[in-house]
Amino acid sequence: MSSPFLSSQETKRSLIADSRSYHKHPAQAAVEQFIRCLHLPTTHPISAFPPPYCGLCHHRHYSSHNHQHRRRQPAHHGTSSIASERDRLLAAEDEPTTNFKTCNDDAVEDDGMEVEVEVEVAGREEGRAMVKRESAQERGGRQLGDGELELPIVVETRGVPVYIYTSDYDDATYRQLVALAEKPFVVGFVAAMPDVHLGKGATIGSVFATRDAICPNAVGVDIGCGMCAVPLRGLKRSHLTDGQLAKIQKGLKMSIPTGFDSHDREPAGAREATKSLMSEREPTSWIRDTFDRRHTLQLGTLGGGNHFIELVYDESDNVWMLLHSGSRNIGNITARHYDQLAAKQTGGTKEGLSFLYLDTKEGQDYLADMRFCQAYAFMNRSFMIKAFARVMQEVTRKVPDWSSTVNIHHNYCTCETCTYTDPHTGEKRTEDLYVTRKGATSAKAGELGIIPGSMGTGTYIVEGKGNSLSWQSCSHGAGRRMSRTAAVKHISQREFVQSMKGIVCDTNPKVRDEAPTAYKDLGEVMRNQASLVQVVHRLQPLVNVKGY
Ligand SMILES: Nc1nc2c(ncn2[C@@H]2O[C@H](COP(=O)(O)O)[C@@H](O)[C@H]2O)c(=O)[nH]1
Ligand SMILES: [Mn+2]
Repeated sequence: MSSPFLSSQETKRSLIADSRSYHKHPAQAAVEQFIRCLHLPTTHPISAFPPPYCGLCHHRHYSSHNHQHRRRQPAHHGTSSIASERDRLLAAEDEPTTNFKTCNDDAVEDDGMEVEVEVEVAGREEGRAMVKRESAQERGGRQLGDGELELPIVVETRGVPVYIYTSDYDDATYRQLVALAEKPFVVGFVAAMPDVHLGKGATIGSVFATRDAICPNAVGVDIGCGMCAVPLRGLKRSHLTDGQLAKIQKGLKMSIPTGFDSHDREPAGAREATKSLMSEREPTSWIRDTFDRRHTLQLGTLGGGNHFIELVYDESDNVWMLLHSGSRNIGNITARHYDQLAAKQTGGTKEGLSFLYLDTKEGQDYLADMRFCQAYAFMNRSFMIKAFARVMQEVTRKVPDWSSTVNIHHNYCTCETCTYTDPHTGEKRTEDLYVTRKGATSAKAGELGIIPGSMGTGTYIVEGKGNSLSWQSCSHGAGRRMSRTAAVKHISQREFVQSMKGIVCDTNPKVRDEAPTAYKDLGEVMRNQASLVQVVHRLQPLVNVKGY
């Protein structure tokens, strides 16, 4: 059956042409063209949707009203981007559903966040999400004279607006963000960090606030995943010989289990540590009944995928220890358990955006158990960094400066004092809300964060600027540019090996899906979040260890 609708690309092209030739706002052109497609009168109620209040200037913006913010200030685009307008209108008409056929090739149980998807929206649009890219202008971004883009891009939805700190995202990610912004439990706005990319049901690189509810799948299956960095006292890059670097790599692999491996015996202090976690964090009977010896044996283990251990050096040649890992199996099964409860309680689907009300037993239980898993993840990183320090002391006789430790989560939910503009009333409010960061780093004023790029490109230590327009957050990495499957297909082994030249690491073909070119450009990611953080240190890799 032939569709009365234009393909999405045709629609966008013609909307842009339409808006340009008549000096009309693109969103107005979108409404008119869509109504023409439907053969409806222009007074049809679908064109009377009130846009929410702008968090940047505290006004509603209709198509006739547009204004510009100063350069480098967050941009606003009057009404939504063309794509958002089209999606909103489609949704208003007949609520299309998005079917994600996932082929999750991530073999690591607690690191299964990236999926490659084929997208089909109500049979009207098909495409491989990972290869679709659109220009900043098409997305609603305002291109400045010298090629710079005003950020964030503001996308209006039927719920709260989405503030996006990049123009580099695909259609499926865009739709996932809009779906989140239209959930009734989301307050104020949704922020998408510059490393934003598609996640399993909830977008990686998204930050949102809630008042009465919590969404277990938005925190994700690796509860408390995060980063730890510690400098070594008086150790310069130039002090390290090739032989020592090789010894460090070997020492790390011997003392920290990776991939599916656990410790054979309980590491020193692990039993006491988990005991005190239990008594201090007071998890529910669900964790108490589930947590067993295997979880104690996993304390101080890395996992696989993009979890990593690195020896790095900063701009003054000082050497640091760095690692990335989370809550391993206990976080994974806890997340799945509560996601199922959420689907039951509020009638959603598993691995979607099902939520729990915080005034229910299940909501309170999730909070308690999620906090336990966060603490476990923090402790997991502490155990590994201590093992790392022992290797460093053995090889170099140098010890860490523990007072400079940065150990942070990037998958978690916490109660914070937030300032935002209510998109429905236009009122500026300061309120305690639950902030969910799914692949995002807290960036309160003066707070230190860690933003890794890839196994070849290094990492930034940053200081937060406390920007309330990102819920005081920044990115948690560079973000994937290619799915794992696409990376293996498009990046040759030769290219992978070449990109890791000079770094002591494994270039086993099994790690190729982690090649630097599978990730977005970290420099661009950092430029896009100049209003969120400032750089304190730039760390570059000497040794990299991954699980496979
Ligand atoms: N310095 C390194 N950074 C890396 C490496 N592998 C991945 N990455 C970056 O980390 C984030 C973490 O993503 P998450 O969603 O799994 O938490 C990722 O986006 C990359 O930018 C590495 O080996 N070294
Ligand atoms: Mn992580």
